[in-house]
Amino acid sequence: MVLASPVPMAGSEDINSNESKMVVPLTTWILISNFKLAYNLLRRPDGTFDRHLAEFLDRKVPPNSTPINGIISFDLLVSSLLLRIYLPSTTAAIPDLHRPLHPHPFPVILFFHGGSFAHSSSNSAIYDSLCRRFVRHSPSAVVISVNYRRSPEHRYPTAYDDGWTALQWAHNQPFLRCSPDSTPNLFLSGDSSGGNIAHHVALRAATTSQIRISGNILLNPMFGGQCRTPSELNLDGKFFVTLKDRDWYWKAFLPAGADRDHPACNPFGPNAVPLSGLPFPKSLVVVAGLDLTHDWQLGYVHGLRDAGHDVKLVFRATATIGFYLLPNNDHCHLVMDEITNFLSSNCH
Ligand SMILES: C=C1C[C@]23C[C@H]1CC[C@H]2[C@@]12CC[C@H](O)[C@@](C)(C(=O)O1)[C@H]2[C@@H]3C(=O)O
Repeated sequence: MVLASPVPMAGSEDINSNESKMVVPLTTWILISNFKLAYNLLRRPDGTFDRHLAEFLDRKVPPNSTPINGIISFDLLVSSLLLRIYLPSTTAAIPDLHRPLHPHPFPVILFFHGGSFAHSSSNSAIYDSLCRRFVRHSPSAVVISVNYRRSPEHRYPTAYDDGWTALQWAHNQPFLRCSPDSTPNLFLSGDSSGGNIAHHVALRAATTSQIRISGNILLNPMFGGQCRTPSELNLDGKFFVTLKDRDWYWKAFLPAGADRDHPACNPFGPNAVPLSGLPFPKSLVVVAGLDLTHDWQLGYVHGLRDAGHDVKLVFRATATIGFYLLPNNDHCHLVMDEITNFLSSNCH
């Protein structure tokens, strides 16, 4: 079959099977196309959102105190914010939260799920699996998945405030320290909007507190800006995402009337908060070359480096959005190894 130009996209009436199958494993293609179709039903052109249908369509899983692959999970409510916690354990008991979990330093990952600020929860099946995979790969790690409030019902800065609440809580928990007088090894992580939240929570910690973050791990973080970049123009609608979708999510999240040069969206743009001289953590930034916003993500890496901060960039030219959701491709395995190394080399 010869594809006409512009190439139709997955989830549109013409399914772009040729182009997508070349780089996306079929199961990933089905998974992401399914989300894309669902999400197209949920966003309304007037900026409102069908939250009831969104909740109905999102497959959720409960926490499980029976160890599965040596991991237990439980939900905790911290001032009306739900946290789902994943721990390595061989017994079905929830540990004593007043005592150190391990006597040696171990990483604590505060994870912010993706979904462009509007979709998914910490109990969404895709994110429950991802958090479990983090613990499986770094067996002494604890993951705390933050069920932040979403747009359009809750705009900027609510998600950052929830992230901040979770960070302060984690910082004060005796079970997350290896001894009563040590400080916890807190890492901030997230994909898509979750990566954006991780950055802004780290920035708040660096500018307003004594809390020191051991590292940031951002997967395809959602950043943007007012101008259009070459990757946005070249990849618009090619691999699951259109610029129109992206613009809708920014409009739903940013303060009413703000444009995409707001520092929440464009942290190194014209309204940026200077980062040089701040105790900003080291970052591991994963960028998929077939994500239309990858120019903004690379700009973020350069912005951090120009401000004097340490960044490990993992650029996977042929990866698409969501490649890390199923362990069926080399990019995913390589990134999991990078995360494990980053955690162990920054955990003191
Ligand atoms: C409208 C959206 C939102 C997408 C992209 C596009 C279609 C598929 C969505 C997801 C669905 C699964 C993951 O949450 C996600 C992070 C992913 O990989 O694909 C989402 C992504 C995003 O929020 O950035």
